[in-house]
Amino acid sequence: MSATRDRSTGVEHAARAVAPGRPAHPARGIPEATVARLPVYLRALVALAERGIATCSSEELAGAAGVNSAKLRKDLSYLGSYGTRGVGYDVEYLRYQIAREIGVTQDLAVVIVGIGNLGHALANYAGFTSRGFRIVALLDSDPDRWSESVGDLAVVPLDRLEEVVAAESVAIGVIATPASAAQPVCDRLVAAGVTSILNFAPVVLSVPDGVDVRKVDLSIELQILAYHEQRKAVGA
Ligand SMILES: NC(=O)c1ccc[n+]([C@@H]2O[C@H](COP(=O)([O-])OP(=O)(O)OC[C@H]3O[C@@H](n4cnc5c(N)ncnc54)[C@H](O)[C@@H]3O)[C@@H](O)[C@H]2O)c1
Repeated sequence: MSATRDRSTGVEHAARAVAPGRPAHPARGIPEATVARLPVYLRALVALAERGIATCSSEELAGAAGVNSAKLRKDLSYLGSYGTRGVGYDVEYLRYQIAREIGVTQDLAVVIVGIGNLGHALANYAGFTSRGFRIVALLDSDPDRWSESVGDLAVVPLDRLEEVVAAESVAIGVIATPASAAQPVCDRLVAAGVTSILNFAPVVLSVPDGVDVRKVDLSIELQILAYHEQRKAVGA
């Protein structure tokens, strides 16, 4: 299964549906290169919808997606979507069409384990919902946390992990525990049937074949920026 750069969006999940070597839509003959661009169009459409834009021209959508408009029109024609002359594309409808094509019309269930500072921030982020993810449970091992809620969700004991994963068909587990707890939590998620892990803890996780792990480390991003800052200073 292909892993894309940032798996915090529905777009990424879409990309997983078109793993290399596996023709996504052989019967309908959509070229693989077009299929690979559909998640990019979807991300652009989500951004337009979030700005309250109801219709867009092919030029606007192409600009937002970073492709040329002729290629975009050709790609969308494979979906039978040609837009309306003088009006353009209906953002919501095109978004639905593309999401349906790449199989992300149903939200993926996500649990977050470790509801401290970071877990709270992630649980509070409304953007997951519009990108095809549904946070179904917030789990923590600390009894002091069990009286807390974030939005509509109460923080529940880690002991309920297996029950929640089974009941909600959880696909993705987000780990926001201290490093020392991350591997045992990961093992437990995997044993319960979770096949994708997003790990924020500063530790490399071991997982069996068939389980995808993505690690997020903001300090690495900062170090990359620091490198560029240093080069700017030398240049000046
Ligand atoms: N990747 C990044 O860029 C980034 C940024 C910030 C923090 N972090 C990491 O994220 C993690 C969380 O950071 P934080 O600031 O939120 O810490 P925190 O101490 O505020 O929260 C950690 C939470 O995990 C819970 N916990 C501990 N053991 C657990 C277990 N076995 N099962 C379930 N819950 C458990 C604690 O009760 C606590 O609520 C840390 O590992 C930190 O290093 C990563």
